[in-house]
Amino acid sequence: MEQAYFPIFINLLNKRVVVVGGGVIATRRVQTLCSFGCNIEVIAPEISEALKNLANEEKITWHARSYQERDVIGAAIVVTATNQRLINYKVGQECLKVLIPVSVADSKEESTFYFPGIAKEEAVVVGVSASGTDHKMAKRVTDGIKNVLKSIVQKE
Ligand SMILES: C[C@@]1(CC(=O)O)c2cc3[nH]c(cc4nc(cc5[nH]c(cc(n2)[C@H]1CCC(=O)O)[C@@](C)(CC(=O)O)[C@@H]5CCC(=O)O)C(CC(=O)O)=C4CCC(=O)O)c(CCC(=O)O)c3CC(=O)O
Ligand SMILES: NC(=O)C1=CN([C@@H]2O[C@H](COP(=O)(O)OP(=O)(O)OC[C@H]3O[C@@H](n4cnc5c(N)ncnc54)[C@H](O)[C@@H]3O)[C@@H](O)[C@H]2O)C=CC1
Repeated sequence: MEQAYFPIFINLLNKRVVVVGGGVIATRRVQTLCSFGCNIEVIAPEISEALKNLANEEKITWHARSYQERDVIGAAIVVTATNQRLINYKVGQECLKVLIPVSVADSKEESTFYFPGIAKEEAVVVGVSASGTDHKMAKRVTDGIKNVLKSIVQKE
């Protein structure tokens, strides 16, 4: 069995969050992070239409270029989800050096935190992890909790 990770809830209000990459995975994660009040900076030469819309609405900042060393400095957390193994590795290593928590989308070993499946209903937030063993299970459980959470919170 993988060692389970302890869940913590971080205040990201007005904090810098760096997302390297702007494709399918980065987009999903940015959309999740948007509910948590942080200042999201996306670094990628190309981004999805959904991210372009968020940038136009000034909900995120887009740096239209490749990742450069030191881009992560000052971030509270970092997500790297490019389709370049070497870039994701480099981002992970830099974060490790400066002690910034990082989720590396293509390597659980290089991640110092896991991006959870998130169910949120008003002030109630549930984060789901399968301890890096089974992201499909994490998704299934998250979807189940989303349904249950809605009915429980709305009954109040
Ligand atoms: C360890 C972790 C590290 C981290 O990324 O932080 C990680 C790692 C990896 N995921 C991979 C693949 C996929 N992951 C998903 C989905 C989710 N993955 C998520 C979290 C995490 N994924 C972290 C903790 C996981 C845990 O707790 O067990 C969720 C919960 C949150 C989110 O991503 O938003 C979200 C589900 C919730 C939701 O959707 O609601 C899909 C499906 C999809 O995209 O639709 C696929 C592709 C399809 C397939 O392969 O089945 C690969 C192989 C990549 C490759 O092949 O290169 C790795 C690398 C590895 O395992 O080493
Ligand atoms: N953890 C998870 O939930 C999952 C992880 N993955 C992994 O996530 C990674 C990304 O997948 P997708 O989003 O589907 O890829 P994608 O192809 O949709 O997007 C890749 C993005 O990376 C950007 N990019 C490329 N080189 C860059 C550089 N040097 N600096 C900054 N940005 C750069 C591109 O501009 C693009 O925006 C892959 O490694 C994949 O294996 C895939 C599925 C799920």
